[in-house]
Order: sequence, then structure tokens, then C-alpha cells
Amino acid sequence: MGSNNINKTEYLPLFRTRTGNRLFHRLYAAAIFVGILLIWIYRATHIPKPGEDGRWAWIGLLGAEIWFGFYWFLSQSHRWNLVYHETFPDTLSQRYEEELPKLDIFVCTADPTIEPPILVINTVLSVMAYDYPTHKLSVYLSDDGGSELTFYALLEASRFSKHWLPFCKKYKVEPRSPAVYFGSPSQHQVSDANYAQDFASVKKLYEEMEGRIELVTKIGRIPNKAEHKGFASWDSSSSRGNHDTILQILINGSDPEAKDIAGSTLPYLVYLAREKRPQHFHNFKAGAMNALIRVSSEISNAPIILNVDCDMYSNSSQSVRDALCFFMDEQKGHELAFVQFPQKFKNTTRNDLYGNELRVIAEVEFHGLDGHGGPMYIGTGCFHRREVLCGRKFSKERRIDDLKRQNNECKISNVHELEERLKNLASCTYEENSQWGKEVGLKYGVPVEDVITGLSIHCSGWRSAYYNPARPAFLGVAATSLDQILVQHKRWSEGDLQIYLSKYCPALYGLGKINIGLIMGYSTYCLWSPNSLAVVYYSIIPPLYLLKSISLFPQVSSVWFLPFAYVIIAVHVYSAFEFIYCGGTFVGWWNEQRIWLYKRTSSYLLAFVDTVLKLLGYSDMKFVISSKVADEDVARRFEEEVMEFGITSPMFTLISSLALLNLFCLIGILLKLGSISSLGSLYETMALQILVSGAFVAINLPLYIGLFVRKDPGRMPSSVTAKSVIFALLACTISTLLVQ
Ligand SMILES: O=c1ccn([C@@H]2O[C@H](COP(=O)(O)OP(=O)(O)O[C@H]3O[C@H](CO)[C@@H](O)[C@H](O)[C@H]3O)[C@@H](O)[C@H]2O)c(=O)[nH]1
Ligand SMILES: [Mn+2]
Repeated sequence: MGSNNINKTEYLPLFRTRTGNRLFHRLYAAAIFVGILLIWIYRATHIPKPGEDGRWAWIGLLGAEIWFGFYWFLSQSHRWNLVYHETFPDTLSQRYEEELPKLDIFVCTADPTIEPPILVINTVLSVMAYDYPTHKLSVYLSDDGGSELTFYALLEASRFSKHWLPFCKKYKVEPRSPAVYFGSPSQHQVSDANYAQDFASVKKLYEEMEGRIELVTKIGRIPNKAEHKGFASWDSSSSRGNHDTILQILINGSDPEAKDIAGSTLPYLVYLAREKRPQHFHNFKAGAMNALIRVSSEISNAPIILNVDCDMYSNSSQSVRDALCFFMDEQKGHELAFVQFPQKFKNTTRNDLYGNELRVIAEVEFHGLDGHGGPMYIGTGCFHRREVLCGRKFSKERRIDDLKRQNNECKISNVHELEERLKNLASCTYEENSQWGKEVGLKYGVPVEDVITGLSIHCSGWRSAYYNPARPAFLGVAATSLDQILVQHKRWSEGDLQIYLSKYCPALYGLGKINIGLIMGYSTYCLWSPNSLAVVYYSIIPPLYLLKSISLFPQVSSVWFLPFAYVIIAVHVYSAFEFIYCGGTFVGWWNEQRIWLYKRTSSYLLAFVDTVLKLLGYSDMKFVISSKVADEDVARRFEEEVMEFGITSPMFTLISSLALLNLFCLIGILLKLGSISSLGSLYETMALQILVSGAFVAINLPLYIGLFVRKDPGRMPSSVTAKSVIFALLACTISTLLVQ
């Protein structure tokens, strides 16, 4: 009986994979594909003759529709074959509890103003408190802001952790971000007197610490620098972009003194601000990660690395074990380079006004990528094998070294000496004439270091896994204003397009190296920004021709009307169902359509233009860091799901001009109608153009209100309103004069 049991556990896998049933989707996709072909045939065979109305507009529409069809085809790769995983952490624990590998956790921050130190250390504390042997954990904070305020907060966190970690473990606290835990009404063991007492005392300690950190952040300096030797690293000459490497080991896990109040070992805790000099380009987050990889290799050198953005606290103390179920699985673990968890957010509202949650991407598309070889690496909530990040290629013959054997404990005898010795690893010149950023570490050159690094890992033969547990593993701060989300998507779509135009273009570089489905999957994201051209064309030309009463679509009575109607209806009904199936609301779906439009007509368009300028040498690489704070007023409107404009931005001028253009054209054509009876003939010839502009106007309702009705500070600034009215009127007038 006993031996039977052992055999059983030996054969149980650590994770299981299940594929979804895709029959319905495949039938649907085939039917849409036929519809698209018919649309193409119609367009190509009905081009107006030279001299006839609308010939060029028509050819443009043909181009746009070919693009939409092609893009739709690419995006089917995300839906063809969905896979879902389930992990067995109990089996992991039974089999390997004593041999679990070490884990290094990297947290990146870059600006103490928009990434407040209190937020950063809550993330740090949440990952320090993982349900994992503490002597195997090391947490590194990279501070590209080079801020003593952040350092101060981390020092405070190192002290508070002595109380927080044992409290979390004793009462199995979830989540382990103290701000979130104490901020939400506790449902835990309130009846237990011990718990109530511990809760009250730890909460008090937290609030006192929070008070001190907020005070220091507010006054912007450290009152008592003698408190820790580390503050000596900041002198009057150091500034954010110009300072020496600052490396401070705040908790030396191997020090017998470094114990929590229950007498257990604490994880290593390290602060690193790599050297910054104005004359050296620092490669943003990729540069920070690479410095962390090097420095950590000399301290803890764990074979597995988890990295999170400073706002992405751990929401589940079990995630490390979940991730290890993948890496340590005897059958399939050795093929896996990284395990990616979805990005989810703490502060989203019911109808997700800005489409922050990227719901369908998280719940459908990434499962689809997994079916083709693995999800992309998306920069946060991702566990990597260190060796892979350091450039190791996959080889069938040579299995990666057993994780269980890379478990030697680290011992630091002289902290100060070690800090001094390692500083050089984070200097500006260390990477000169090396392979860092090229073959080793995260890749440089594009502002989406994550996507390009993941792609090159896939291309060197590795797989990855997407794990999307019911309880989100990480929660971050989502954008709270329209401007923020548009700026973020500009950076993403620009970076992705740069990858497409680089030597890592998935369609060329990936050919023969990765599955064709994965090439299509990557291409869908990398080609976000060229989408803008077709969408902008569709938002300008049909309404202008509507105003001129020139029809660009089949008449309602024509059979060619059917494929258009069919594709438009089927695609939107499917997408609404998919969205709701993924847990969204109908209003949420409608909001997402609006954001879809805004991204394509502003972020993606500007990203496209900037990429072209960059190719021509006119533009530099930028990384606009997303703000993780909002002032009270903005936060309130976000809660109420009222769109936040508030500032002037070229992106707002773009979306407003297009919204007004469609509105003017629609009003214009209705005014031009002599009588109600001509409505019938307008409908017969112009139904689809009216539908396109009508949908445009309907989706833009909140924007019109922001332009003309609202009075609060979140409305559209009047300069944007004025500019957009002028642009839209100009476009209408010029086209009326030109298109005769
Ligand atoms: O010079 C820099 C710039 C940024 N960061 C950090 O990078 C992270 C991501 O920056 P954020 O402004 O929050 O950008 P997001 O668009 O929210 O980030 C997403 O997209 C990035 C790629 O564009 C990925 O790196 C991120 O992991 C992913 O969450 C944050 O922790 C920053 O502190 C640095 O460490 N150094
Ligand atoms: Mn972010």
C-alpha cells in the first residue's frame, strides 16, 4: 500500500493542461472569412471608372478593408486553440518541500512622485511575505529615481517586516500588502482574541510607519540622516540623473541577528540605484533589470527570478508555488523559460471606462498564445529562469540544470565590503563592449523590453506558460484618466512596431523558429499602430462623402449589402458576447469600443508617425512613466466613471476633431434633405455610411458632453474644443469644395 502511494505521487504531474472546445468559434471564423472575401470581391469589382464620383475614395476603402480583413485573420490565431492550466502545489510540497529552489524578486521603481514610496514598499512587503521558505527569498528594489525618500521607505519597511511577516504567516493573511489588508474591512477570525490583539498592534505599527513615510515624502527630505549609513550615499551634488551607484543590503538574510519577532529568518532585502550620468543612456527598465540580474547574481543568485512593477503587489501568497509547479514538473518543466501571470488591477471600476483590464486579452488571447507555444512576457508578474534571461538557448539534449541542485545557501560575511565590490556591476560603463542588452539580459532598443525579450526567448526554442488563477496573483494601479491610457498605449504600440521593423520582426526572425500561430499572435500586437491608418481613413472618408451624397457602399436592396451587414453584425455580436463571457458588462464592452477607437485614432497614429520619424533619425526613444496617483477630484470622477480629459493634448484634438467631423456630416446631410420623403432614398443609397457615422456619433457621446456641456475641471479644455471645431469645419468645407 505504502509503496503504491509513493509511485502514485511520483507519477502525478505538478500541473495539468486542458484545451478549450473551439468548434463553435471555428465555424464562426470560417463564416466571417467568407463574408470578408465577398466584401473584398465587391470592392475590387465595383471601383468607379476614371472620372466617376468617389473613385479614389473607393480605392482607399479597398485598401482599408483589405487591411481589416488581413488583421482579423491574424487575430484569429489568438482564438484558435485555447489552453488552460491547473497547478498542484500540494504535490509540489509533498515531493520537493525541502528542495525548493531559491527565488530572487525584482521590484522596479523610477520616480518617487508618481510612484509614491509608500506604494512601492507595500509591493515589497507583499512579496517578502510569500508563503515560501524565507531563507530562500531575496527581494531587490531597483530605484531609477535614485531617491533617498524611496530608500527611507524601504528602510522603514525592513523594520516593519519583522512584525508583518510573522503576522501574515500566523494568520494566513491575504493579501499580504499591508495597505490593502488594513484598508479593507477584515473578514478574518475577528472572534479570535489573539488575532484581534495582534491585528490591532501590527496595524498600529503600520499606520505609524505610513505616517513617517508620508511626512518625509511631503517635506521631501530626511530629517535624521544619521539613522542609517546608507543616507551618506546622497550628497548635495547627487541628482536623479547624475549619481554614483547606491547599493545597500538592508537585510542580510544570513546574519543570525536578522530575525523577525517570532525568531524566523528574514528574506534578503537590497536597495539598488544604478549609476546614472547625463552622458550615458540608461535604457529604462531593461537597463535596471540587467543591473539587478548582475548584482543579485553575486548575492543570492537564485535560479528563478520574479519581477514586478512597483505598483503590482502580490495578491496571493501562493503564486510562487504555483509558478514552481510549472518549472519543477518532471515531464514538461524543462521546456519552460518563463511563467507569466496576467496583469490585473486593484482600482478598476465596474464598467472599466478606459478598458484598463484588457479583459479579452487576459481571458482569451493569452490562453490562445499559450496554445501556440506560450504567452508573451509582459514585464510584470513573470517568473523567469535566470539562465534563460542570461541568454541560454534551449537544447533538447542538454536539459537545464536541475533547479533542486542550485540551492546552495549564500553567506555574506562582510556586508559593507560586498556592497563596495558589487557597485561596479551597476555602473554606467559596465556594459560597454559587452553583450548585455543584446544577447545577454533584457534587450535594449525598444520601449517594450518585455515583448522583445520574450520573443527572442521563444525564438531560441523555449516555451512559456500562462497561468491565470481565479484569485489574481498580482494587482496593480490602472490608469485613471484618458490621457494616461492613451500615452501608455502610444508607448506600447510604438515599441511593438519598432520590433516589427527590427531584425526581430516575428514574421522574419521567427520563421522556422516558432510556430506560425505564435508568429501571427505576435504580429497582431506588433501591428497595433498601423491599424490607425485604416481606422482614421474610415472615420474621415465615409462621412465626408455622406455629406456630398456620394455613396461608397452597396445599396440596401443590392445582394452585396448582405456580406457587409453580416460581417458588421456578426463581428460585433461575437465581440460583445466574448467580452461578457470574460466577466465584463455590456456597458463595459461599449466603453471598450470607444477606447478601441480612441487608441487607434490617436495613440497608434502618433506612434506610427513617431516610428517613421525615428527611422528617419528625427526622434529619440522615450519612456513616459505611468502615474500611479491621481488627485482627489480625478479619482472621484474615475470612481463615477466620468471621462477625464482636463488637459490639452494633441491626442485629444485628434479624437475630438474626428468626433465633430462625423457629427457635422450627419447633421449636414439631414439638413440637406429637402423633405421627409427623400429620407427613403437616402436610406437606400447611404444606409451603411449613415450607420458608420451614426455609430461614431453614438460612441462619442461622452466626448461631446466633455466638449460642450460639462463645467468641471475634467471637461475638455476650451482650446481643444475650439481647435477641433475649426478642424472639423475646415475638413467639411474643403471636401465640399474639392469633391464635386
Ligand atoms: O526608466 C525606467 C522607466 C520605468 N521603470 C519601471 O518600469 C515599470 C513599468 O513602468 P510603467 O510606467 O508603470 O509602465 P506600464 O506601461 O504600466 O508598464 C508595462 O509596460 C512596460 C513596457 O512598456 C513593462 O516594462 C511593464 O512591466 C508593464 O507593466 C515601473 O515599475 C517603473 O518604475 C524603470 O524602472 N525605469
Ligand atoms: Mn504600470
